[in-house]
Amino acid sequence: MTSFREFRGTEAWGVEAWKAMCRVREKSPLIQCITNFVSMDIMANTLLAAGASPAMVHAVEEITEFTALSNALCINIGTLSPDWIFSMKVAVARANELQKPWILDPVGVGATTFRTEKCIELIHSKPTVIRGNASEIMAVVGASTGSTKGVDSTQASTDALEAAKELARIAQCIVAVSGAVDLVTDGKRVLGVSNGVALMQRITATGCAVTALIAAFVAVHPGRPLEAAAFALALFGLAGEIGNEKANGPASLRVNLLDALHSLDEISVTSRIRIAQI
Ligand SMILES: Nc1ncnc2c1ncn2[C@@H]1O[C@H](COP(=O)(O)OP(=O)(O)OP(=O)(O)O)[C@@H](O)[C@H]1O
Ligand SMILES: Cc1ncsc1CCO
Repeated sequence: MTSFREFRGTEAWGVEAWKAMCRVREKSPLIQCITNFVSMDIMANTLLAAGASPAMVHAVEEITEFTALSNALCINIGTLSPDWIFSMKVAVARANELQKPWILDPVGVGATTFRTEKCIELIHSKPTVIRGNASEIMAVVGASTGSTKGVDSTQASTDALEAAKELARIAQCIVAVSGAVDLVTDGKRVLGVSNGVALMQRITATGCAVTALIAAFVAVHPGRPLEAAAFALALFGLAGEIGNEKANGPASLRVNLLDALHSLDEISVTSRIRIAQI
């Protein structure tokens, strides 16, 4: 097993990540997001900066038509309420009926019974990818009940590796854990991504934003959700690194990260992406 401290990527992954980025820009997938109020702005701007097309559509009256138009669906339980849960379930059923990928962000799961129950119900409808921080992923599998502190993680992503693999096997989906090292697994294979800067945690909803970016990458890479999720995490992390070169704190990092994501070029991506099979 690769030691996390010795973590190094290979140029081959960088080349693949660049091709994936080009594909998102070329196809501009339409991503329907049913997400929390806090994340709507950064999520939509992240998708636009990457070349995808966002739509925050949650009224149940529109879902049957709109989910059919979308290339992928992003579901986020951050500011949950019963009527939104109903919309989420209708959208997920429609996405499954039309065999469109859907991605779940289990924000704050484990913090309350309502949130946990609704999250588990959604997972029963077979998401393509679940992306959470370490506490969230551990809470979902019950590996660490009570360790979720609001919506932020109290655990390192590496602590959640076994929980992520177990969840991927039980839910038969890809599980991504964000953190200093992002981990992506199908229950057997594990990809690690070490791009990013710690200051990204001090901007609200960067995790939500990268989940939507995963949806965009999965949408244009059918049959390759494991790699697509790793590419999205790596490119978002790289945009954070490049943005951080000009930033003075979280507010300017937010702006510079979006600028960097929009301007990612072949040389930076092929030389600076750090993905490795673990
Ligand atoms: N210590 C770190 N070093 C580098 N990158 C990090 C670090 N922690 C988080 N990140 C990056 O920040 C982004 C958000 O991940 P994080 O785990 O903070 O999500 P989250 O807790 O779900 O966030 P939110 O709930 O605010 O949306 C990811 O791209 C992740 O790779
Ligand atoms: C702060 C916050 N509260 C509910 S959702 C959210 C955005 C980060 O997940």
